[in-house]
Amino acid sequence: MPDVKDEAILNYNGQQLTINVQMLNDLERLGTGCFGNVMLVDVVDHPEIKMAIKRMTLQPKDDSNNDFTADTDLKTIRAVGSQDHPYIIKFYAALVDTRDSQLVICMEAMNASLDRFYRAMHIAKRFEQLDALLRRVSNNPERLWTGAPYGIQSDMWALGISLLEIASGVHPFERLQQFELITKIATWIPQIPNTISTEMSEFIFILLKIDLNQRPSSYNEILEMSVVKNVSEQPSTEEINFVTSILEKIPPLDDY
Ligand SMILES: Nc1ncnc2c1ncn2[C@@H]1O[C@H](COP(=O)(O)OP(=O)(O)OP(=O)(O)O)[C@@H](O)[C@H]1O
Repeated sequence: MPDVKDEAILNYNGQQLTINVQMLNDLERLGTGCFGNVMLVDVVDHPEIKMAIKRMTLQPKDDSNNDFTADTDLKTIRAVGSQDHPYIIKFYAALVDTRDSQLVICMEAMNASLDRFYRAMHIAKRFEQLDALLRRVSNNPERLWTGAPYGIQSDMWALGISLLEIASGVHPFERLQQFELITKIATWIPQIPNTISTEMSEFIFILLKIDLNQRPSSYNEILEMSVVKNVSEQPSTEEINFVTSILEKIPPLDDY
């Protein structure tokens, strides 16, 4: 990434400003991915500038794949986010934090992400279309699947954890330290909320089998299961009304 420096020109809704990482103030955690937190930030002396920043550590001693992933992520967001499309988040700038050896990607902050959606759904206690939502997530799994190098059965686990998190409102291992997790997982029985159907609960149980050989071993296997099969391309009016009503409950990011 030869063109990424510790300073960059930020293009923000017609404004141009030279920024560096010291000028970014963390306001809120927007979400967590494989590489760390995505934060909502503003810029020193420019509280009107709000953006999401994703930090990715470069050249860690134990994982040389990170540089490749950071490079790919940056290329993708730059390519798709540089056009002014209303449904695609905008790319603003990329910086290097030399102190922590991190790539910092500055982009438009989304009001609605899947995490914010299911949190608003749980606050509002509205679950009438939860099964339909989980079916859609399972039927469009590229959003959640990690793919190689861990293998398909790890993706099944990841899908199961994500479905459980959406259905229950919290990540099942949220407050556990790594060593506690290792002990707990050996005897773990997922607590599936009763807001979803028995068929969907059984599906989540299959994805979350401790013995990975008991999990589905191909993507087609789950796409052929009646619980996720035949998800209509066009959502029903009930689904649309449900999603719209939850989106309306998501607090705007400008509240910060
Ligand atoms: N631009 C954004 N605006 C608002 N929230 C965001 C934005 N980008 C990411 N998030 C939130 O942060 C979470 C983590 O994003 P991130 O890109 O790190 O994870 P990811 O999609 O799993 O990718 P990766 O595999 O690179 O970690 C997302 O699931 C989303 O909730």
